[in-house]
Amino acid sequence: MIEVRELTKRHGATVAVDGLSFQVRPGLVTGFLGPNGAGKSTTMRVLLGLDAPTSGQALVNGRRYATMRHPLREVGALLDANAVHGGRSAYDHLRCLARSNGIGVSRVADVLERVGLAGAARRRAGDLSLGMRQRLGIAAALLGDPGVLMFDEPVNGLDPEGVRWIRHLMRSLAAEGRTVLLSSHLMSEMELTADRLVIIGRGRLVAETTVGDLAARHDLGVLVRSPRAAELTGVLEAAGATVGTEPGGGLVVRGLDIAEIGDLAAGGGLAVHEVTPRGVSLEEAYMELTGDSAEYRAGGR
Ligand SMILES: Nc1ncnc2c1ncn2[C@@H]1O[C@H](COP(=O)(O)OP(=O)(O)OP(=O)(O)O)[C@@H](O)[C@H]1O
Repeated sequence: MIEVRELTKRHGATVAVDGLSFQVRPGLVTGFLGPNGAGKSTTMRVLLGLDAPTSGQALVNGRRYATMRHPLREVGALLDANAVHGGRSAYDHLRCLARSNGIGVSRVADVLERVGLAGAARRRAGDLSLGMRQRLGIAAALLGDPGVLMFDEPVNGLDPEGVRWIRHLMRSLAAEGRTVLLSSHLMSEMELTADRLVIIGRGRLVAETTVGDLAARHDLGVLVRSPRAAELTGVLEAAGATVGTEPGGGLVVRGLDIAEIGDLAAGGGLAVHEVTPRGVSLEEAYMELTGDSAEYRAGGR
């Protein structure tokens, strides 16, 4: 369990995190989403005792990181995959970590196996590809078999196979009952991976929701094409729909489902050439929620 309560972190004049409160529960993958500069890394750094809060609290299992006797056994994290000693082998890197944290060295082989690095255990960390360094960082996070895990943008720079692997790993860690907090600035990554979403912008909470709820709240309607669009619009509006048009000339119908639209068109003897659910673009929903809080935006807005 992770609890952030009224957390504020200032760096001089910059307010990186601004009165932020949220909880992350076990057994689920929670996506921590926000545009660049929203305060995700800072929040994680405070949770991990790397930054001190200006005010408020950031607790793991009800405690501050600094007060834990064996932190790696409670919380594992990957913040920066490059934060390894390049000259050491993957195995030695993990062995040193295990030793200095009172963790049995037998765990090293277990975690290397779990992240698919058993075959590269003797290679110098500095010679590993980015994807392999990410895996090594994740192995380090798993070393103490912690119940709470945090990963800061773990798929950055990974190829599609690596992205799929991370997604699968996150889900299996949550299925084991662990608390998994996964940060990203891309909604597309979260759609398939996260159960819950904590969305922040400019250091503040924008939404605490589930992927399903966000989708339901941002229903984009049904795209309808008809050679008799004007008449069909009248029929649909009379039935209570809201009808707009999209740039290609199609109608965007909200408030009626596909079957109702088809029945109404048939009832009015109006031909229909296309009826397509526009689906829900979570990316658009997310952009709408965080639009005002993006630190930089193309076009200088
Ligand atoms: N050590 C620091 N000194 C000064 N400002 C900082 C420091 N660390 C972070 N900031 C600022 O605090 C804000 C939040 O940064 P943070 O890295 O937490 O955001 P983020 O959501 O993780 O963004 P990104 O996705 O770009 O990593 C930014 O404006 C950043 O420039």
